[in-house]
Amino acid sequence: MSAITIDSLRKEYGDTFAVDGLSLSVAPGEVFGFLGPNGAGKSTTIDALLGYVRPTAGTITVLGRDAATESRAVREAVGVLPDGYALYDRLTAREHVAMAASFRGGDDDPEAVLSRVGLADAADRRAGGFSKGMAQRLALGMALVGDPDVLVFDEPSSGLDPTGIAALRRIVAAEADRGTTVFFSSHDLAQVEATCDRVAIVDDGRLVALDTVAGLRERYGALATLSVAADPLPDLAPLRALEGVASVAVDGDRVVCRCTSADAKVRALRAVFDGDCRVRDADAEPASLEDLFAASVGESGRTDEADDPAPAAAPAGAGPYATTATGEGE
Ligand SMILES: Nc1ncnc2c1ncn2[C@@H]1O[C@H](COP(=O)(O)OP(=O)(O)OP(=O)(O)O)[C@@H](O)[C@H]1O
Repeated sequence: MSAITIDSLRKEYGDTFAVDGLSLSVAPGEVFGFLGPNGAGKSTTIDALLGYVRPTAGTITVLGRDAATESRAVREAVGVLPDGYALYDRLTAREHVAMAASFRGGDDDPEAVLSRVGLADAADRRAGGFSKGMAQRLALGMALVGDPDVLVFDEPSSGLDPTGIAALRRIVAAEADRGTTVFFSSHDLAQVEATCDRVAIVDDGRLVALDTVAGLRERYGALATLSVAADPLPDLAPLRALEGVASVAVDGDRVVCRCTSADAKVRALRAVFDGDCRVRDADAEPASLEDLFAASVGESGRTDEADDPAPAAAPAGAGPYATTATGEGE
């Protein structure tokens, strides 16, 4: 049985299709990255997964429970780090963790949870005085309470400094090691590349790619970048004419070719050598997840830079498990 199954999910807001026929499943123990440009439908999908948003059509099952009709049970079973959570200003970090433990019926030691997220020294400080990154760390700690089998993180790196990002990576790796399913949306592609078994890329509410990062590289023709330092710089026109060379640009004293295959890389390098210039250095790098993201979103036919307004923030005092959702669930 899958840990999470999304089947033909659709969510309409008036004329807007926030999610438009999304289907995917996440295996138990899998670390699954859920990516897409702004307004692609990630938060709406996560809100539907937690039963905060009622789908227009389709279903989501989490650990065998229907997210729409059994949302309370789903929320109790899943550790959530929502986008747009609200903490209680007057409660301390320790009290927040204790509250999360009582919600889940767990007996976690608040000290241990807070030290895991790097907040041991702030255990008795009120959350109202926390910086954005400290609040994010606290919300992460609360999601981990009770060792849930499924963790759902919406933009978990938001507000975190490099130490916080490294801690988040370690936590995701440790959770994966103990068999937890981790489903997270993120714009931090380095984090996704470092931690995810598979990634789904959505655009305009639709799935445009679903694979491992290695699989995506294969799908997009081993997209790779060749960077050659040459003196003088070669004539760019013959490079641009080469088969499999998608783009050619100059960066300082280097010519940078984006290639769609290993063969194209070799052809481009040979063409530089054949030109009337001295090659001083050459580097080739596999496509980054950022390149693959751009390629998949480009392939899906998107032409604009999405700039949709974000949905309304959670109302103040809506509690630590409030999301940007509309509260349509049970
Ligand atoms: N409550 C709502 N009412 C109307 N439209 C909404 C609502 N919630 C989301 N939308 C719209 O649905 C689309 C998907 O929004 P969503 O927040 O799910 O995207 P996202 O992928 O999470 O974006 P981001 O990366 O910016 O957080 C957007 O066009 C958004 O404006």
